[in-house]
Amino acid sequence: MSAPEPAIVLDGLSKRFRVNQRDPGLRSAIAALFRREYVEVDAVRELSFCIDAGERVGFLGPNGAGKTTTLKMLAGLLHPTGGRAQVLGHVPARREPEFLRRVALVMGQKRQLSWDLPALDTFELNRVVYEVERGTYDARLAEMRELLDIDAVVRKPVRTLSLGERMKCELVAALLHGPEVLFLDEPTIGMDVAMQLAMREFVREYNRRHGATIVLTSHYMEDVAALCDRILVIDEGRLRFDGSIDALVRRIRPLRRVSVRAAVSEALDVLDALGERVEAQVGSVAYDVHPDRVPEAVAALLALPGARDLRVRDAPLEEVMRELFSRNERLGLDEEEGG
Ligand SMILES: Nc1ncnc2c1ncn2[C@@H]1O[C@H](COP(=O)(O)OP(=O)(O)OP(=O)(O)O)[C@@H](O)[C@H]1O
Repeated sequence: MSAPEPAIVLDGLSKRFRVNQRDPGLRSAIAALFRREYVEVDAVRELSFCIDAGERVGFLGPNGAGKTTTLKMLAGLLHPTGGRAQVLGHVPARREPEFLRRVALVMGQKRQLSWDLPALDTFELNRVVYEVERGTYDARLAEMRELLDIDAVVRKPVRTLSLGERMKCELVAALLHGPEVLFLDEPTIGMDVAMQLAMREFVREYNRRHGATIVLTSHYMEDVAALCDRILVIDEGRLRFDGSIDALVRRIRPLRRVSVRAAVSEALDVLDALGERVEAQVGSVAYDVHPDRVPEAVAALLALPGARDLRVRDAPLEEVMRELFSRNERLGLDEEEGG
């Protein structure tokens, strides 16, 4: 039996924007009426990868890397200028009704709910637009109201809701038609920690219950670390890494950080032979050590007077990302390049 087609396929997908450019000022405004000057921005450059049905994938990259542009092309809001995309067997830019019924794009910065109406009214409108059968709609709505704890919220005008409450309702509005592919662009932006956790939990549960494919962008690394088994890192429109967070961390920062709180007064020479000292204060010390030497380092640090709170951890994802962007390598793409 042949393997099932991946849910999402990108093959050399590219987007070039043509931007009208002029200097500030009236003189330049008048000149621009007669002679327009354009610059071309390559927002997305020949992206190629596949995502299987049911995967949870994080899309990471610095500001302006091309994440939103890629999601918009995959959701059919922007036409590619090169290459091709396929989502659930559809070409997104054609925006076939069947395609629109099977995907959803939620953008933390944009809203689809009507400001002056209760969210429930927009939900009902979406039910009609997407032709969702009443029984299915009622069941889905009940499930989401319970998971997101929004019973009291859905009857109030949207303008009176907090940002987090509104985002929960945005998510419900986007999911009532039961999309199989969910694109989430910064879904937790501006939320407090409790709300972020609730949102993550909900997305994970939606993926688990319905086997939906999730593609997420977020500047909060914890969102990505908590939700995504696989990350795609893009920078200046190009794919730089495709793999697990663990694999990325091991490639960029192979050493493990071992730290302890202790009375660190005597000479640290013996400890310094273990690895690189990255922190030494009056009450604590930390070393980056090779994984093979972790047991030795743990024993040595625990032997310090008053040792407590020993920790062994990988470098934080933020640090790893910073280091990745300061290098100019393509990582975790060997198979693709070889094949
Ligand atoms: N409509 C547009 N017209 C012209 N240029 C655009 C347009 N949309 C995006 N760009 C440019 O394309 C590049 C990629 O932008 P995009 O919004 O995809 O990045 P991003 O990775 O989502 O960034 P962020 O993390 O800041 O949201 C940027 O240089 C941006 O200025």
